[in-house]
Amino acid sequence: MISFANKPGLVIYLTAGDPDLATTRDMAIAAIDAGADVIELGVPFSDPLADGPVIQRASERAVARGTRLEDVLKTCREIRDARASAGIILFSYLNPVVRFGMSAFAKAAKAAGADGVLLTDMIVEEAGEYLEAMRANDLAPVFLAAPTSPDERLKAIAENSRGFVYAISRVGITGTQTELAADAETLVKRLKQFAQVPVALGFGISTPEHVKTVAGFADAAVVGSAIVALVEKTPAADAPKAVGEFVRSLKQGGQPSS
Ligand SMILES: O=P(O)(O)OC[C@@H](O)[C@@H](O)c1c[nH]c2ccccc12
Repeated sequence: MISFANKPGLVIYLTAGDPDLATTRDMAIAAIDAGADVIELGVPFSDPLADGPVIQRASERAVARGTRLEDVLKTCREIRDARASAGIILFSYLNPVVRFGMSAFAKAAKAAGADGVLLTDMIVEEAGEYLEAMRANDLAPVFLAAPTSPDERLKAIAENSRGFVYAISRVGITGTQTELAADAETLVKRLKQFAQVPVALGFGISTPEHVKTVAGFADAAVVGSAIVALVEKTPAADAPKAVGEFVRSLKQGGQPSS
Protein backbone atom coordinates (compact mmCIF):
# COMPACT_ATOMS: atom_id res chain seq x y z
CA MET A 1 0.00 0.00 0.00
CA ILE A 2 1.27 3.47 -0.81
CA SER A 3 1.07 5.66 2.27
CA PHE A 4 3.29 8.39 3.65
CA ALA A 5 1.69 8.57 7.08
CA ASN A 6 4.97 8.18 9.00
CA LYS A 7 6.95 11.37 8.42
CA PRO A 8 9.23 11.92 6.65
CA GLY A 9 7.83 10.05 3.65
CA LEU A 10 10.60 8.04 2.03
CA VAL A 11 10.80 6.31 -1.35
CA ILE A 12 13.89 4.15 -1.89
CA TYR A 13 15.05 3.22 -5.41
CA LEU A 14 16.95 -0.04 -6.06
CA THR A 15 18.18 -1.34 -9.41
CA ALA A 16 16.90 -4.93 -9.45
CA GLY A 17 19.64 -7.49 -10.07
CA ASP A 18 22.50 -5.37 -8.72
CA PRO A 19 24.48 -7.07 -7.27
CA ASP A 20 22.00 -9.98 -7.70
CA LEU A 21 18.27 -10.54 -7.27
CA ALA A 22 18.42 -12.28 -3.89
CA THR A 23 20.39 -9.35 -2.50
CA THR A 24 17.94 -6.90 -4.10
CA ARG A 25 15.13 -8.69 -2.26
CA ASP A 26 16.99 -8.61 1.04
CA MET A 27 17.93 -4.94 0.61
CA ALA A 28 14.31 -4.03 -0.11
CA ILE A 29 13.18 -5.86 3.02
CA ALA A 30 15.90 -4.15 5.09
CA ALA A 31 14.89 -0.75 3.66
CA ILE A 32 11.22 -1.37 4.52
CA ASP A 33 12.10 -2.45 8.04
CA ALA A 34 14.20 0.71 8.42
CA GLY A 35 11.28 2.96 7.48
CA ALA A 36 11.06 3.14 3.69
CA ASP A 37 7.40 3.73 2.77
CA VAL A 38 7.75 2.79 -0.87
CA ILE A 39 10.32 0.73 -2.78
CA GLU A 40 10.92 1.71 -6.38
CA LEU A 41 12.10 -1.50 -7.96
CA GLY A 42 14.04 -0.57 -11.10
CA VAL A 43 14.01 -2.92 -14.07
CA PRO A 44 17.56 -2.70 -15.45
CA PHE A 45 17.69 -1.37 -19.00
CA SER A 46 20.51 -1.23 -21.53
CA ASP A 47 19.84 2.37 -22.58
CA PRO A 48 18.86 4.28 -19.44
CA LEU A 49 18.70 7.83 -20.83
CA ALA A 50 17.52 9.71 -17.76
CA ASP A 51 20.02 8.03 -15.49
CA GLY A 52 23.28 9.41 -14.20
CA PRO A 53 26.52 7.39 -14.06
CA VAL A 54 25.78 5.59 -10.77
CA ILE A 55 22.46 4.09 -11.86
CA GLN A 56 23.76 3.49 -15.39
CA ARG A 57 26.57 1.37 -13.98
CA ALA A 58 24.12 -0.56 -11.79
CA SER A 59 21.88 -1.17 -14.81
CA GLU A 60 24.85 -2.40 -16.86
CA ARG A 61 25.89 -4.82 -14.12
CA ALA A 62 22.36 -6.16 -13.76
CA VAL A 63 21.85 -6.51 -17.51
CA ALA A 64 25.24 -8.24 -17.82
CA ARG A 65 24.06 -10.78 -15.25
CA GLY A 66 21.05 -11.47 -17.47
CA THR A 67 18.37 -9.85 -15.30
CA ARG A 68 15.10 -9.79 -17.23
CA LEU A 69 11.70 -8.24 -16.55
CA GLU A 70 10.31 -11.68 -15.63
CA ASP A 71 13.02 -12.04 -12.98
CA VAL A 72 12.26 -8.63 -11.52
CA LEU A 73 8.58 -9.56 -11.28
CA LYS A 74 9.56 -12.66 -9.34
CA THR A 75 11.67 -10.59 -6.96
CA CYS A 76 8.77 -8.18 -6.53
CA ARG A 77 6.59 -11.13 -5.52
CA GLU A 78 9.20 -12.27 -2.98
CA ILE A 79 9.38 -8.80 -1.42
CA ARG A 80 5.57 -8.64 -1.29
CA ASP A 81 5.35 -12.08 0.35
CA ALA A 82 7.91 -11.00 2.95
CA ARG A 83 6.37 -7.56 3.71
CA ALA A 84 2.65 -7.27 3.12
CA SER A 85 2.03 -3.59 3.74
CA ALA A 86 4.93 -1.67 2.13
CA GLY A 87 4.40 0.16 -1.14
CA ILE A 88 6.12 -1.33 -4.19
CA ILE A 89 6.40 0.51 -7.49
CA LEU A 90 7.82 -1.20 -10.57
CA PHE A 91 10.06 1.21 -12.35
CA SER A 92 10.95 0.77 -15.99
CA TYR A 93 11.48 2.37 -19.33
CA LEU A 94 8.68 1.93 -21.84
CA ASN A 95 10.56 -0.30 -24.27
CA PRO A 96 10.82 -3.50 -22.16
CA VAL A 97 7.15 -3.15 -21.20
CA VAL A 98 6.02 -2.75 -24.79
CA ARG A 99 8.03 -5.83 -25.73
CA PHE A 100 6.36 -7.76 -22.90
CA GLY A 101 2.94 -6.44 -23.93
CA MET A 102 1.23 -3.63 -22.04
CA SER A 103 -1.76 -5.62 -20.88
CA ALA A 104 0.27 -8.74 -20.05
CA PHE A 105 2.70 -6.55 -18.10
CA ALA A 106 -0.06 -4.93 -16.06
CA LYS A 107 -1.53 -8.33 -15.18
CA ALA A 108 1.90 -9.69 -14.27
CA ALA A 109 2.72 -6.63 -12.15
CA LYS A 110 -0.52 -7.06 -10.23
CA ALA A 111 0.15 -10.78 -9.78
CA ALA A 112 3.63 -9.89 -8.50
CA GLY A 113 2.06 -7.80 -5.74
CA ALA A 114 3.10 -4.37 -7.04
CA ASP A 115 1.02 -1.35 -6.03
CA GLY A 116 1.98 0.79 -8.96
CA VAL A 117 4.12 1.41 -12.00
CA LEU A 118 6.38 4.22 -13.14
CA LEU A 119 7.47 4.25 -16.77
CA THR A 120 10.15 6.91 -17.09
CA ASP A 121 9.54 7.81 -20.72
CA MET A 122 5.75 7.40 -20.74
CA ILE A 123 4.19 10.77 -21.40
CA VAL A 124 0.75 11.49 -20.10
CA GLU A 125 -0.55 12.72 -23.47
CA GLU A 126 0.07 9.28 -24.97
CA ALA A 127 -0.89 7.15 -22.00
CA GLY A 128 -4.39 6.02 -23.01
CA GLU A 129 -3.71 2.29 -23.36
CA TYR A 130 -1.35 2.33 -20.38
CA LEU A 131 -3.86 4.06 -18.12
CA GLU A 132 -6.53 1.60 -19.16
CA ALA A 133 -4.25 -1.36 -18.35
CA MET A 134 -3.40 0.19 -14.97
CA ARG A 135 -7.05 0.79 -14.15
CA ALA A 136 -8.10 -2.71 -15.22
CA ASN A 137 -5.55 -4.20 -12.81
CA ASP A 138 -5.99 -1.78 -9.93
CA LEU A 139 -2.42 -0.46 -10.26
CA ALA A 140 -1.32 3.10 -9.56
CA PRO A 141 0.29 4.89 -12.51
CA VAL A 142 2.96 7.36 -11.32
CA PHE A 143 4.04 10.12 -13.71
CA LEU A 144 7.13 12.33 -13.62
CA ALA A 145 6.76 16.11 -13.52
CA ALA A 146 9.66 18.41 -14.44
CA PRO A 147 10.28 22.05 -13.45
CA THR A 148 10.13 22.95 -17.15
CA SER A 149 6.55 21.65 -17.57
CA PRO A 150 3.89 24.34 -18.10
CA ASP A 151 0.89 24.35 -15.76
CA GLU A 152 -1.46 22.53 -18.12
CA ARG A 153 1.00 19.59 -18.34
CA LEU A 154 1.48 19.56 -14.56
CA LYS A 155 -2.29 19.42 -14.22
CA ALA A 156 -2.58 16.40 -16.55
CA ILE A 157 0.35 14.68 -14.83
CA ALA A 158 -1.10 15.28 -11.35
CA GLU A 159 -4.62 14.27 -12.29
CA ASN A 160 -3.57 11.03 -13.95
CA SER A 161 -1.15 9.90 -11.23
CA ARG A 162 -2.30 7.57 -8.48
CA GLY A 163 -0.43 6.69 -5.28
CA PHE A 164 1.77 9.75 -5.68
CA VAL A 165 3.11 12.09 -8.33
CA TYR A 166 6.88 12.32 -8.80
CA ALA A 167 8.37 15.81 -8.96
CA ILE A 168 11.83 15.96 -10.54
CA SER A 169 13.79 18.54 -8.58
CA ARG A 170 15.90 19.68 -11.52
CA VAL A 171 16.40 19.26 -15.23
CA GLY A 172 18.97 16.61 -16.16
CA ILE A 173 19.90 13.16 -15.00
CA THR A 174 19.68 11.29 -11.71
CA GLY A 175 22.58 11.56 -9.30
CA THR A 176 23.60 12.90 -5.94
CA GLN A 177 24.29 16.57 -5.40
CA THR A 178 25.52 18.46 -2.39
CA GLU A 179 22.83 21.12 -2.63
CA LEU A 180 19.13 20.64 -3.23
CA ALA A 181 17.83 22.42 -6.31
CA ALA A 182 16.42 25.83 -5.42
CA ASP A 183 13.35 25.59 -7.63
CA ALA A 184 12.30 22.19 -6.23
CA GLU A 185 9.95 23.76 -3.71
CA THR A 186 8.36 25.89 -6.43
CA LEU A 187 7.61 22.80 -8.52
CA VAL A 188 6.09 20.96 -5.55
CA LYS A 189 3.86 23.96 -4.81
CA ARG A 190 2.78 24.20 -8.44
CA LEU A 191 1.90 20.48 -8.46
CA LYS A 192 0.04 20.73 -5.18
CA GLN A 193 -2.44 23.11 -6.81
CA PHE A 194 -3.58 20.22 -9.00
CA ALA A 195 -2.71 17.02 -7.12
CA GLN A 196 -5.17 15.04 -5.01
CA VAL A 197 -2.38 12.51 -4.40
CA PRO A 198 0.86 13.02 -2.38
CA VAL A 199 3.79 14.72 -4.10
CA ALA A 200 7.21 13.01 -3.84
CA LEU A 201 10.39 14.86 -4.79
CA GLY A 202 13.41 13.12 -6.31
CA PHE A 203 16.77 13.80 -8.04
CA GLY A 204 19.77 14.78 -5.98
CA ILE A 205 18.47 13.86 -2.51
CA SER A 206 21.18 11.98 -0.64
CA THR A 207 21.46 12.99 3.03
CA PRO A 208 19.24 13.08 6.15
CA GLU A 209 19.45 16.90 6.01
CA HIS A 210 18.10 16.89 2.44
CA VAL A 211 15.26 14.59 3.50
CA LYS A 212 14.42 16.90 6.39
CA THR A 213 14.33 19.94 4.13
CA VAL A 214 12.15 18.12 1.58
CA ALA A 215 9.78 16.93 4.31
CA GLY A 216 9.08 20.59 5.01
CA PHE A 217 7.31 21.11 1.68
CA ALA A 218 6.73 17.71 -0.01
CA ASP A 219 5.01 14.50 1.12
CA ALA A 220 8.01 12.28 0.43
CA ALA A 221 11.63 12.25 -0.71
CA VAL A 222 12.96 9.78 -3.29
CA VAL A 223 16.53 8.56 -2.79
CA GLY A 224 18.16 6.61 -5.62
CA SER A 225 21.79 7.18 -6.54
CA ALA A 226 22.97 7.50 -2.92
CA ILE A 227 21.58 4.02 -2.20
CA VAL A 228 22.87 2.51 -5.44
CA ALA A 229 26.35 3.99 -4.80
CA LEU A 230 26.36 2.42 -1.34
CA VAL A 231 25.40 -0.94 -2.87
CA GLU A 232 28.19 -0.57 -5.42
CA LYS A 233 30.90 -0.23 -2.79
CA THR A 234 29.55 -2.81 -0.30
CA PRO A 235 30.11 -6.60 -0.59
CA ALA A 236 26.80 -8.32 -1.41
CA ALA A 237 26.61 -10.16 1.90
CA ASP A 238 26.80 -6.88 3.85
CA ALA A 239 24.60 -4.80 1.54
CA PRO A 240 21.17 -5.41 3.16
CA LYS A 241 22.48 -4.34 6.57
CA ALA A 242 24.28 -1.30 5.11
CA VAL A 243 21.17 -0.22 3.18
CA GLY A 244 19.01 -0.69 6.28
CA GLU A 245 21.31 1.47 8.36
CA PHE A 246 21.45 4.21 5.74
CA VAL A 247 17.66 4.23 5.30
CA ARG A 248 17.22 4.40 9.08
CA SER A 249 19.52 7.45 9.19
CA LEU A 250 17.47 9.10 6.41
CA LYS A 251 14.19 8.37 8.17
CA GLN A 252 15.34 9.46 11.63
CA GLY A 253 17.50 12.39 10.54
CA GLY A 254 14.72 13.56 8.26
CA GLN A 255 12.22 13.91 11.09
CA PRO A 256 10.89 17.46 11.41
CA SER A 257 12.32 19.12 14.50
CA SER A 258 9.75 20.14 17.09
O1 LIG B 1 19.29 9.14 -8.13
P1 LIG B 1 18.65 10.27 -7.44
O2 LIG B 1 19.23 11.58 -7.86
O3 LIG B 1 18.59 10.05 -5.97
O4 LIG B 1 17.12 10.35 -7.97
C1 LIG B 1 16.15 9.28 -7.79
C2 LIG B 1 16.15 8.41 -8.99
O5 LIG B 1 17.39 7.79 -9.10
C3 LIG B 1 15.09 7.34 -9.22
O6 LIG B 1 13.81 7.72 -8.90
C4 LIG B 1 15.24 7.03 -10.69
C5 LIG B 1 16.01 6.05 -11.20
N1 LIG B 1 15.98 6.10 -12.56
C6 LIG B 1 15.21 7.13 -12.96
C7 LIG B 1 14.90 7.60 -14.24
C8 LIG B 1 14.07 8.70 -14.35
C9 LIG B 1 13.55 9.34 -13.21
C10 LIG B 1 13.87 8.86 -11.92
C11 LIG B 1 14.71 7.77 -11.79
